[in-house]
Amino acid sequence: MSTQTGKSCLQIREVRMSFGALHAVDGVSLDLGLGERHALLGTNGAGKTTLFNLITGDLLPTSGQIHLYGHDITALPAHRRCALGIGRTYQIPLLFGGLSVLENLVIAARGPRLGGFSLRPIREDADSHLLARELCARVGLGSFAQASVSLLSHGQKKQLELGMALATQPSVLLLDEPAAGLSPNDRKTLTGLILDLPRELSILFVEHDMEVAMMLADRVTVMKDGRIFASGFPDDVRKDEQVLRLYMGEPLELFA
Ligand SMILES: Nc1ncnc2c1ncn2[C@@H]1O[C@H](COP(=O)(O)OP(=O)(O)OP(=O)(O)O)[C@@H](O)[C@H]1O
Repeated sequence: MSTQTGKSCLQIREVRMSFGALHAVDGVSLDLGLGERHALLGTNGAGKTTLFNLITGDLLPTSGQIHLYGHDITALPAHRRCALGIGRTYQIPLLFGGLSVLENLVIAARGPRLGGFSLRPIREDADSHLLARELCARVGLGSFAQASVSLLSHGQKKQLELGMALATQPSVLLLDEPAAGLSPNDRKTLTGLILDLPRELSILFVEHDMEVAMMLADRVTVMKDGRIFASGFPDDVRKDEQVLRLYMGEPLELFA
């Protein structure tokens, strides 16, 4: 596949999403570089998750275009975008609660189809099974492969969800608040797993915790009221007076 700009894998152009009179995303343009780790920050309701949903195809924009490796994916359904290389996690992990860790990973490795995931019986020799075993270890759940998901801690569920997103073998990975609600130890584990991901994987992630964002990101974009408020290198955005003012009244951990 060729790229439009030569260096970016994902190009978002003037994207809008309106819910009635509310413009949740209001003319956002953003490029995700090849292999870049890009943090999306912003106060509650800024439009971050809506923008994610527009990229993954969970929502179709009111207007604007989204290109993946130069191909217009604006109108494609979510399962087609996943097949083209977009993987994601959600703010609240979406897992199959009655199944084991490994079974969840196998189902994700088979990839989504129109109408959901395939739940046909799992064969030991299938490629998806091999990939699931490898990912189980990679996200630190090797000794929990046969454990029921319902028995996992919140942190382990976040690790599993990362594994499930990787199981779709994405080239562009979207992580929605990967460290949300985690204890300091679990947060360290998860950020370590993200830092260890292959550098060629391009990652866009929403994060409220500025420390986590600064540790993981090559570039940072801040959203406010559906628009881009600031964008740049982590150290510059962190010191930006307007950004500091925007976050006044937000949790102090943002600037710890
Ligand atoms: N399906 C929907 N219908 C109507 N309004 C919506 C819908 N989804 C989101 N919104 C509204 O759009 C705005 C942006 O929401 P969004 O969830 O994208 O923000 P966010 O930046 O992800 O916030 P948070 O950090 O709290 O998750 C909010 O005002 C929200 O209430």
